[in-house]
Amino acid sequence: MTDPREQLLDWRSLGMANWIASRAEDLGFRYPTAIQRRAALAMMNVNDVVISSQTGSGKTLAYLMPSIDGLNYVGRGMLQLLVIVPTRELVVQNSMLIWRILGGNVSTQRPGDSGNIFRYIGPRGVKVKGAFDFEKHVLNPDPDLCIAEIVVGTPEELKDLKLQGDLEVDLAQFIIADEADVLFDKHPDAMDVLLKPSPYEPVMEDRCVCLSGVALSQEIVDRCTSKGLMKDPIWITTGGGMRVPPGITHRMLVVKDRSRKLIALTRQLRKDLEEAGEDAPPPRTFIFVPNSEAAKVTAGPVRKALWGEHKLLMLLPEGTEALRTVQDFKNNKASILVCTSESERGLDMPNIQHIYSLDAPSTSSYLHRAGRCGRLGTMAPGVVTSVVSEDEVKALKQAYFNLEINDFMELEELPQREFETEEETQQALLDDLFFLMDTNADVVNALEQIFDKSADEDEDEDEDEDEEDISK
Ligand SMILES: Nc1ncnc2c1ncn2[C@@H]1O[C@H](COP(=O)(O)OP(=O)(O)OP(=O)(O)O)[C@@H](O)[C@H]1O
Repeated sequence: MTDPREQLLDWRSLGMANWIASRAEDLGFRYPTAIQRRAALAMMNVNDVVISSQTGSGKTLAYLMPSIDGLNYVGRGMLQLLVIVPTRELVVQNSMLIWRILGGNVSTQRPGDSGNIFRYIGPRGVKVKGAFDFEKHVLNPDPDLCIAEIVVGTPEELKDLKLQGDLEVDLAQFIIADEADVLFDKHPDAMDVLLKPSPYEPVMEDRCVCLSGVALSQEIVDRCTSKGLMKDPIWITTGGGMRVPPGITHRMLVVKDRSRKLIALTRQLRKDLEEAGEDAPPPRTFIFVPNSEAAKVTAGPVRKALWGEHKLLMLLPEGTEALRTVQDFKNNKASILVCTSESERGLDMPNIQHIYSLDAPSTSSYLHRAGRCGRLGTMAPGVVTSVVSEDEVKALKQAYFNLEINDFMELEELPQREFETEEETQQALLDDLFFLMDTNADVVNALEQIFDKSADEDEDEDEDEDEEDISK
């Protein structure tokens, strides 16, 4: 029997239904965290809410638990909960979590797995739909979309669906904007359309709008309130939104020029993987690169530097493969994920130990990338390594300064490995030769072109500004 004192702390103590509290417990979310308690209390009292807290602190359940608990399970067949997220990977991740809360079979095939559907006692048949692809979801909308109770989608697709009459956003009782800063920054018009007050008075009496993100600004909230998109929201913040999770090791690996980055990365990666120990499972790792082209040229040499159980996947912003890649990586089918900045927000992967960046990330990018490790419930806080050329050091140090990271290690490019026998040395030299032939021919050139192009663009912009200045 549960200790009655524990009940004072669990989801039921917040007034949530027994079925959803039991479900959260079965899925491993035994007690609500501080932001989850506060968000639940505010949202269950029909307040508009702003949740602003550190990466990995549990914001998703903070808005999902009270909104799923608050759905009307009698009057079915219409939209009640709309979740807006910036990327399709997050559409899938969010939909899967909602599906699991609503009983989806999540057996991990471990004995005694309590997340199994057979223990589920909540409402059945609730429809959860995702909308993130213009051709697939807007041009040919699923007929069930207009009767789904829960829809998760990206802003532009949801806006089009609303405007063409395929999604009754005006009926939604809960509207959530996750990663709200990027949603309002990149899709302001779509957000205005989606959060516009409903013409139906009973809906507006009970409507709850929730903005969630890391370090949300007052400016976004003022914009929403002045346009009537939300009213007098309650702020739920935990200290240090603009700080990376504690305990993470930060490393700066400086190379002479940009063409050395890949070699430096592969050598450092190999050393880090070796240090993890042969008997331990391969450390779960993210490698961030600036764009898809860079991801493609990076993946080859990194694959070559791997051995045994280490496997690599690539997550590109385009193509439908991405969704499978996210699931495969989540399910541990590979230990290394090469991805672009588009994937730096929100992806919740268990036990990430290493993050590498092949560029000098901006403050916001650094914050979100580092936030892929050190998440709630992980054992080891993780290591974040930025591979930068000498001319990028200043930008990286600025990001450290903005995020109050005072303690960071400076690494140098590792020399080629030393071998015990002549044979091994010969083989390693040959390997490096082949590696350099491959990489010099296309990889390094391509990387240089990509990095130089972006540097040229920056310079062009500077020049344009100079010209403007002169003309002034
Ligand atoms: N009450 C809880 N008990 C145990 N684990 C939890 C609880 N709430 C959330 N978690 C776990 O914490 C991790 C981080 O949660 P979540 O993805 O919601 O963080 P977040 O604040 O949205 O992060 P980000 O800003 O990076 O998107 C997840 O793996 C989630 O399963």
